[in-house]
Amino acid sequence: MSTSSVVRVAVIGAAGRMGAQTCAAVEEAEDLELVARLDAGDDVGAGVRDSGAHVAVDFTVPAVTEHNVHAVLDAGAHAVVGTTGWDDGSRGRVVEHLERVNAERGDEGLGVLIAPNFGLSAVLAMTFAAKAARYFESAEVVELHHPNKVDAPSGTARHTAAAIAAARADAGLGPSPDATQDGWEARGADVDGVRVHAVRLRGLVAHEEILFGNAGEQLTIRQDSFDRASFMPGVLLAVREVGSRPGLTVGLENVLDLS
Ligand SMILES: NC(=O)C1=CN([C@@H]2O[C@H](COP(=O)(O)OP(=O)(O)OC[C@H]3O[C@@H](n4cnc5c(N)ncnc54)[C@H](O)[C@@H]3O)[C@@H](O)[C@H]2O)C=CC1
Ligand SMILES: O=C(O)C1=N[C@H](C(=O)O)C[C@H](O)C1
Repeated sequence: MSTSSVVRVAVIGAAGRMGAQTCAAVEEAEDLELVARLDAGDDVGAGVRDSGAHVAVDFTVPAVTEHNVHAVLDAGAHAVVGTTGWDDGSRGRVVEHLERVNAERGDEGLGVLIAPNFGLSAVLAMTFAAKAARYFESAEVVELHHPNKVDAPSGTARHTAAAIAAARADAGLGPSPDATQDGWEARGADVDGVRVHAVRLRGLVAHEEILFGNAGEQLTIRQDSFDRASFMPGVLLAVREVGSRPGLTVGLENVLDLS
């Protein structure tokens, strides 16, 4: 993918909330060309290949996103993925696929960039949380979303909790203090030992609060995406960057040099 020429972009999940917004953002960008709008029922591999897309952006559903990424790679394109639901197993299979295709492609290696959140405020909140985590005895995450969201906790909250857990482990911290004996169902999901609470409320879009506590003090880091427009600069940055990052990149913080 040449950096000087127009980047041809296919959007998968084009009829959805994020897909539609992404199509509009790509159409408005002078250095990008929208060449395919794909959605449920379309053959993703054929759609990407036949359109000559350099990059395919996936905003679909957790159940199909991995399948779509393999189809995109088989079609010879890079992938930018915002869909949630990824775990070590699915990411590992994509790494294996990339190693296989890139061994044959040499210098022109394909890239896959998976970002649980493309919003700058969310990426910064996660980064700040990872930095703060080592200094606090207690840490919990609260994510708040629109009621049409199908997965819980959010991919962002999982990514945040995992980063907090890793920082706590590096610092030699044990579990957050918690005397709960009954009613564990009210204490949220356990993500790598960090409690994560999910709120679904009409009127919300996407929001996250990370709470840290020590004796006598609290740090709250909060970010709010009031509109899906907030994700678009990050999505377009990923589309422009993925071609120069062969292999798998997880998290926009790596592209922003925040990691
Ligand atoms: N990384 C980020 O910054 C963000 C990520 N998301 C995530 O993106 C995903 C999509 O979110 P929304 O757009 O709100 O959902 P949505 O439900 O509005 O859209 C999903 C679209 O995928 C389509 N689809 C389903 N199966 C398909 C298949 N096999 N092939 C092609 N298309 C298929 C649906 O028909 C629908 O149009 C979710 O996982 C969400 O959590 C959402 C917002 C920001
Ligand atoms: O479904 C959404 O809306 C969002 N999904 C992503 C997630 O699960 O973290 C990103 C953002 O929170 C919006």
